[in-house]
This record gives sequence, structure tokens and C-alpha cells, in this order.
Amino acid sequence: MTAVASPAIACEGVTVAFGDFVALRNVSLAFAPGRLAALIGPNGAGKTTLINVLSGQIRPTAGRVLLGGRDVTRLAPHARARTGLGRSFQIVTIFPEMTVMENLRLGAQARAFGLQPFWRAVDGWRALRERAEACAETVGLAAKLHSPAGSLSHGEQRALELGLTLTTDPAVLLLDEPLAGVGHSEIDRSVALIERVRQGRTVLLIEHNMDVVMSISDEVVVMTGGELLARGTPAEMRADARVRAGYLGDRQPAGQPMGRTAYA
Ligand SMILES: Nc1ncnc2c1ncn2[C@@H]1O[C@H](COP(=O)(O)OP(=O)(O)OP(=O)(O)O)[C@@H](O)[C@H]1O
Repeated sequence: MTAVASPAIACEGVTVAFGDFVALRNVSLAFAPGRLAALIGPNGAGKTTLINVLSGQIRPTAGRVLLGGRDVTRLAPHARARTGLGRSFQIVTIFPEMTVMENLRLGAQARAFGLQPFWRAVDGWRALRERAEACAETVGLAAKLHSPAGSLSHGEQRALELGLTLTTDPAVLLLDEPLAGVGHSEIDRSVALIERVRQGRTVLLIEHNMDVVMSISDEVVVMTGGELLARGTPAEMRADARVRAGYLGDRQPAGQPMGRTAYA
């Protein structure tokens, strides 16, 4: 009998209600290791809510979340981070007056040790510094290690944000609009960076830029009104009549962002 690998991350029957409003209704999804999937859909479709459920920021009203086959539904975000899950947020969450190194070191510390004092760990400080340097190198900020984060361009700040998600070397990365606010001149560089960090990882990202979604994704998941509408390869989604009618058709000129997000 052939062994079937567990999905890297999955949710089963997830429903999220905010009072009377149902933001997610019975959503089941599984992502195979090493794939990059994009979550698309109009504003309010439930994309961020789903990412929040997967990362532990929101406890679902019903359903469960599995990480590498293990039920993590009741684990807090930092506990999930320690089991190999990284996430970024729609807004940049770095400390502008701290240097790139300080941001990364603090990020590594918070994720690796939580509220525990890091100096309890053997060689904790050196390990944090080395991890921070490696992350800076990966996201192309090695030359800016000692620059205040606030002095970086927006694209570089996004790169730093991505670096922060890598401090625990996560197997699964959840990225909420990693290109939000990145100007045209920096998009190619940011996309190349995502391509680099996805190596050896499973990535689920929310993105409104359809050109980027169609070029980097192994698969596309389309949501609307808190439910799954369709799922498939970029080519399949382009050809899907329901998806075309809703998002990719005449209403949506090629290359234009979908929904609210504007690109400078
Ligand atoms: N904490 C909350 N309390 C009440 N309603 C919420 C809460 N969080 C989200 N919602 C609602 O749930 C719905 C889904 O929101 P969500 O942010 O998941 O959508 P989205 O697909 O990520 O949209 P966008 O592309 O605009 O970010 C929206 O109608 C939103 O107003």
C-alpha cells in the first residue's frame, strides 16, 4: 500500500460566526507540501478570516485545523508558530525606529521563546543573532542590517516583514497581501523574493494582483461570501465560467488588482 503524505496544512468544516454574521461557512481545504496556493475573492469573501483561523488568531465556531496531520485547533498562535507555521499581516508590523537586525532578533526571540527569557536557552543570544542574519540574507537585506527599519523603502519593509516570518524557519507560510502598498517598480523584486522563500515550504497567500497570482501559483482558491467557489490551477481558474464572470472577466481588465487594494 502506498503511504499518502499528510497535507502540510488543512481545515475541515470551518465555520466562523461573528454574532449573527457568518464570515466562513463550512470551509474544507487541504494543501499538499511544497505547493504555493493563492486565495482570491472580492472584499469581504472571508480570506483573511480563513488565514486567521489557520494561524490561530481566530478560534473557529465549528471545524478544525490540521498542521502536518496534527489537530492544532486549540493551539494559540505562538504555539502554532513553534510547530512550523509562519504568517505575515496585511499591514507592516515592524518597529520603524529599530534596526533591521533588532527587528529580526526580536522577532526570532518572540517566536522561538515566547514570553520565556531567551537567556535561559544555551547560546540563546548568539543563535538569535545568527538566525536574524540568515533571515536578512534570505530577504536581501544583509547590507541594511544596521539601518533603521523606518528608513527602508516600502518594498524593503515588506521584505523585512517576510524575514520576520522566517525566523522560525517555518514549513508553512501564510502571507496576507504580501504586495500591499508595494509600488510597481518594486513588484518584480518582491515577487522574486516570494519565489525564493517558497522553496522547500508550503505557502498560502492572499493577493489581489491577478498577474502575480496567475504567474506564481501552483493553484488558486476562489472564495466568495465565506464559501469556496472554485479551486484549480491558474489556467483552470482563468477558464472557469463562474470565476471569469465574477472576477476575471470583462469587469476585471488583465493585470488590474481585484478589490480594494491599490498599487502605487
Ligand atoms: N472581528 C470581526 N467582527 C465582525 N465581522 C468581521 C470581523 N472580522 C471580519 N469580519 C467580517 O467578515 C467578513 C470577511 O472579512 P475578511 O477580512 O475575512 O474578508 P477578506 O476576504 O479578507 O476581504 P479583504 O479582501 O477586504 O481583506 C467581512 O464582511 C468582515 O466585515
